[in-house]
Amino acid sequence: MTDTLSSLDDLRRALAAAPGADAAARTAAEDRNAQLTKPPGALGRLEELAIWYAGWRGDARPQLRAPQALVFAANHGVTKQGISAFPAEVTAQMVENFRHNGAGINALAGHVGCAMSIHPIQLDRPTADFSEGPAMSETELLEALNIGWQAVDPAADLLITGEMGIGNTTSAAAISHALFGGEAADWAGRGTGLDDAGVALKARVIASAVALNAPKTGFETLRCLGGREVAAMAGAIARARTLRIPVILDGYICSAAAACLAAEVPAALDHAVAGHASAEVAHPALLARLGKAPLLTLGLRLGEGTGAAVAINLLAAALAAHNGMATFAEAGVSEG
Ligand SMILES: Cc1cc2ncn([C@H]3O[C@H](COP(=O)(O)O)[C@@H](O)[C@H]3O)c2cc1C
Ligand SMILES: O=C(O)c1cccnc1
Repeated sequence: MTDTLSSLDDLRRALAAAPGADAAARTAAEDRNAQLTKPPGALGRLEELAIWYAGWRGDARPQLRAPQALVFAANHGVTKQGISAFPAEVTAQMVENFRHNGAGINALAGHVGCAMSIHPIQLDRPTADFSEGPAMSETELLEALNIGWQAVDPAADLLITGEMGIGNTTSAAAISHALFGGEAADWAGRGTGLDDAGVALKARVIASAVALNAPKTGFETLRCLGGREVAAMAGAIARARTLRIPVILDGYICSAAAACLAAEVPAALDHAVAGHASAEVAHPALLARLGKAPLLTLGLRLGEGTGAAVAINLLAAALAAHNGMATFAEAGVSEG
């Protein structure tokens, strides 16, 4: 697989040609799961999670040894419309905080032994205000996609992607509205803490941005309404798909990035599960459009990859049960 995407067509082709999960490993994991000392299905979604992971790892009893967290940061021209409760300077300030290990994702990725790296992307060059025209040129989009594409460690056995970018819940909402329709207000949430008047303004900005840009494809939606960190997340999730690295999706922004891939190639997210439903009001609806049921609903509204990092605990638990439990035969327990 190429290390650099030379065009959007290149990415589309790579996604369309990406291998699926290993059917034999998946079947072997299902067989093992059926023999474990519990009533069938008694570990609920933990069973599903272990089998999903086994299929994508190509191993009926996989270990989780090398999870990777990628956090991308960028600035958004649309912040000048007053759509965030925080000023755009916070993006760069938080990048310093990530570097000093002080952010939520540092603590939560560290807790599960997940390697984390921070990738600021041209913080001094915000994308264009998408309420006035496309956020990025095709060249800028491709650059950002490549940053994500190249950041994935081919030796990782799990990927989570996170972001930092003041204004990016407006980008996520605009992407969702463009891809899935409805009213702009259905997709606009409080983000970092807007009041009702702030959310109403945000919905108006989203409505006019989508009407003005009117993107017709997933990649056009990402180019017109995304941001550099949103595109980098999409690039990383896509690369993981081509490398068969399983992904746990994070919140609203991560899911919107992923949705742009699925709009291009429906199987693009087959390797991904939804870590959580965030408190951002439209995140559950977005996940439903993607056909993903969230593992957790904890009221998180931080982004950065934090919800996905918390969900790694569930994957670890699922694998502990799957790999560690005795079978009926081993334990001499009668099957029903
Ligand atoms: C201190 C701080 C740390 C954060 N970490 C993630 N976000 C989250 O909030 C931002 C999106 O919300 P909005 O669209 O309302 O600006 C993103 O940067 C997201 O990652 C943060 C926000 C703040 C203020
Ligand atoms: O859903 C998210 O990831 C989210 C929600 C609010 C603010 N930042 C991120």
